[in-house]
Amino acid sequence: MNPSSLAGRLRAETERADERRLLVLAGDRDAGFDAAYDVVETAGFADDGVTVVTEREGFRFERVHPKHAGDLLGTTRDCVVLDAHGEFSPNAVGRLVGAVDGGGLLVLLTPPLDDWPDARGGFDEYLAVPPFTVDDVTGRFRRRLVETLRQHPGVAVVDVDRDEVERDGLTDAPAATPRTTPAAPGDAVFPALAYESCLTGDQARAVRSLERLRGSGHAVVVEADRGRGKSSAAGLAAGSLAAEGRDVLVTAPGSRNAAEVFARARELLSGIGALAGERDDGDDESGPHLRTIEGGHVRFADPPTAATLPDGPDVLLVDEAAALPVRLLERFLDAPTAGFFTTIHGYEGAGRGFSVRFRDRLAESDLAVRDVHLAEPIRYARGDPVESWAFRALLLDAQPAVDPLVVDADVESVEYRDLTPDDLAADEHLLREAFGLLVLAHYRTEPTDLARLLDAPNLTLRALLHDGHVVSVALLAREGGLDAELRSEMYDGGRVRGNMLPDVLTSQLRDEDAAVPVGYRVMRIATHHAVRSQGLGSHLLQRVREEFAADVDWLGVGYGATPELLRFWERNGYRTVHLSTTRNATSGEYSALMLDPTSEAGRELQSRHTDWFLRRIEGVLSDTLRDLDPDVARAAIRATHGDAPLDLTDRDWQVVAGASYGPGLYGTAPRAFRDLAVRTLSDPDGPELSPREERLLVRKVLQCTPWDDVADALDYHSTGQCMRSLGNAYKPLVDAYGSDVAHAERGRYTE
Ligand SMILES: CC(=O)SCCNC(=O)CCNC(=O)[C@H](O)C(C)(C)COP(=O)(O)OP(=O)(O)OC[C@H]1O[C@@H](n2cnc3c(N)ncnc32)[C@H](O)[C@@H]1OP(=O)(O)O
Ligand SMILES: Nc1ncnc2c1ncn2[C@@H]1O[C@H](COP(=O)(O)OP(=O)(O)OP(=O)(O)O)[C@@H](O)[C@H]1O
Repeated sequence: MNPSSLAGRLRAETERADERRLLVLAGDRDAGFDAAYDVVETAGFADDGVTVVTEREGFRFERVHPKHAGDLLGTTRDCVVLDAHGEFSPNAVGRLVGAVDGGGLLVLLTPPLDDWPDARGGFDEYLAVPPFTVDDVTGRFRRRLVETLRQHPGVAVVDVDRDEVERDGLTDAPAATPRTTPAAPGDAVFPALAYESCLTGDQARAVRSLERLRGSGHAVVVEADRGRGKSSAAGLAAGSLAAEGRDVLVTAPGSRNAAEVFARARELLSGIGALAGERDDGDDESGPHLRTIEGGHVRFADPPTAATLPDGPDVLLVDEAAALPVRLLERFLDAPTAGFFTTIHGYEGAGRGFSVRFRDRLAESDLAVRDVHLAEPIRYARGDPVESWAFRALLLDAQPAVDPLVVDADVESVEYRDLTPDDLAADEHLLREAFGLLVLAHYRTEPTDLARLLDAPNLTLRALLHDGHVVSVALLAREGGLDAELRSEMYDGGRVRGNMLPDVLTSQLRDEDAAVPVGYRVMRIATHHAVRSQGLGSHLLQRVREEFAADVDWLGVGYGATPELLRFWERNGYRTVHLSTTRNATSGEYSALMLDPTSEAGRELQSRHTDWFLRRIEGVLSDTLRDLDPDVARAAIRATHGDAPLDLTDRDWQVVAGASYGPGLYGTAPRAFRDLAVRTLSDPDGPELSPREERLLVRKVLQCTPWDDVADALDYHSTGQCMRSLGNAYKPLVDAYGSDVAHAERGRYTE
């Protein structure tokens, strides 16, 4: 078959089967573009159904820069041409593969496939973080990708230099079975049209489950791969609920998903004659708003606003829940009843934050949880080979080992292993288990991370294996060891990629020498959920330390701080050096940075930053971190094991001791109380306070929260009781740290 007739045959097959095919045009870049034009013509695509993703310009089709490939998420195109010669990135593939409609083609322009793994492009530059250079980057990800292109069903490969078809990609797929319109169940409560509007049986099942949201105290969680119609299911439910007079608040991280929700709700309400009016979202920042004849509403609010449950909605629907910070999601649990719609196996590990952290909170909440899974794709037939190619090539569906294989793992049974990129590339099972564990345990793992794992020179992976299965992994990034020029660039605010800890210490904490020592930052650590809390994570860190202590100056970590994680790292010898002053956009948490020194230079670095952290934390908590969870503050300060400076004058001590044991007042010298608070919270051998007393110290004394709010937050009967408790909490501090003057003052009231 000649290349030009191939496109026509592929198109005929895709249309018949309602599937997509992937066509690789390998060879010279210009020849590839010429061939792509031929494909569009021969296959008979209309120009306005074609999108070209490239940094080049001057096409008669829609053209999207690779950096903006995300714009194609959720859109529907007949043909997408991805130019992989220039700024190719694995993420771009993941983002746009779902946009191609059944009957369409994804066209990939690549260098000759045999040369591609060793060719070096923009993505390799990106992986070459200082002090490494592009020569240190390897081509394993592309080698693996090429293998999948040559093996996976539904992928055609044409050598455009020789004008030869290497693989035709035809699968002889049977004709798609025509879709039947779902009917309303006999006892349906939602209008029949809500069911008849569904495009798949799965979608109708989801709508059926969403009927529960008519009552309060329910949570329905709808999970699906991309393009299964979950936003539309949300819209049909929203319209049905509002038709009965309910007030439905819809939120989503981006307006695109909300648009799908509102389109379906609007169609349904018009269809059953229940739409009373509509406010356009044109100039109105509060977003679209539908009103129904029965007095119901479907209205939009952005996530932070929605979290305040404005005007007390009856039902809250959260689309793309997985993309929202867990802190916000938790606040949504106060809604009377709620639906969460989330993508799993998305291009960027969306769904992870949701399943990793939010799931637990949901289970603990008062809401009765119901899960629905949508499997049937809307845009193309089930079993589409391009979707399964993307899952395989990008490991979108990588999973850790199944529970029975690892439940017996313990510190004695496991083997510590260096999982080299070669090991991973040669053993798909090992790669899937290791990557699956990393993905599941982190809220944001992208296809690009897979490429990093295989090719980036600064990364290295260590694992604990039980019977050959991965039970715990740690991904380490080598950082620091930068030359004077780079250090000064960093100090002056220049971004030096891939050096997170040295960068923060240098540029934000103004330490120009911080990037001299070399260390390994634990980028990710995860233990299989079936064997957590059995010491495996700690064991892995201990083995890592043994292996690297002689080579580097420090081990370090930076992560979204929770009290549990801070305790985990503290127990493993890591000490706090910084709390970030802005929240992580995805997790909603403030990051903690910690170091575990392994050499004299490392100890120097850690101790000067821990000391300084203890000096500045008072100011930070009273200003930038006023809203930090007090339990995070307690755990972060505790994890310094520091020696906070205590510089109280005699008069200060008289006030503190007088306020604890006598008639003195806290408000006359708050700074003295602050110093003492930091000292006691950081002192591993200090006096024992109850968790509530420690929270009182953080909220009132360090975060300067007004008395009434503190009393409220900590459940004191009255503000007076809260004030007396603060005095009492300082008694053991006066006893432990007080000077002679302090003790004399105490004596006046106790003897
Ligand atoms: C840089 C980063 O990656 S930070 C993010 C760390 N990774 C994650 O949060 C992914 C999900 N969590 C996990 O995979 C594991 O819980 C890990 C890696 C944090 C700990 O691994 P484990 O094998 O359980 O560690 P180990 O048994 O040595 O220590 C357990 C301790 O971790 C602490 N811990 C940390 N996170 C949690 C959590 N979410 N829930 C409960 N305990 C936790 C507890 O203090 C626990 O002690 P306990 O068992 O006495 O309650
Ligand atoms: N019942 C329906 N009626 C009309 N169009 C629908 C319906 N269900 C889905 N669609 C269309 O199918 C496509 C995917 O649907 P939707 O956006 O609801 O799915 P999703 O699972 O949220 O997808 P994504 O994750 O890609 O955003 C959209 O273009 C949408 O307009």
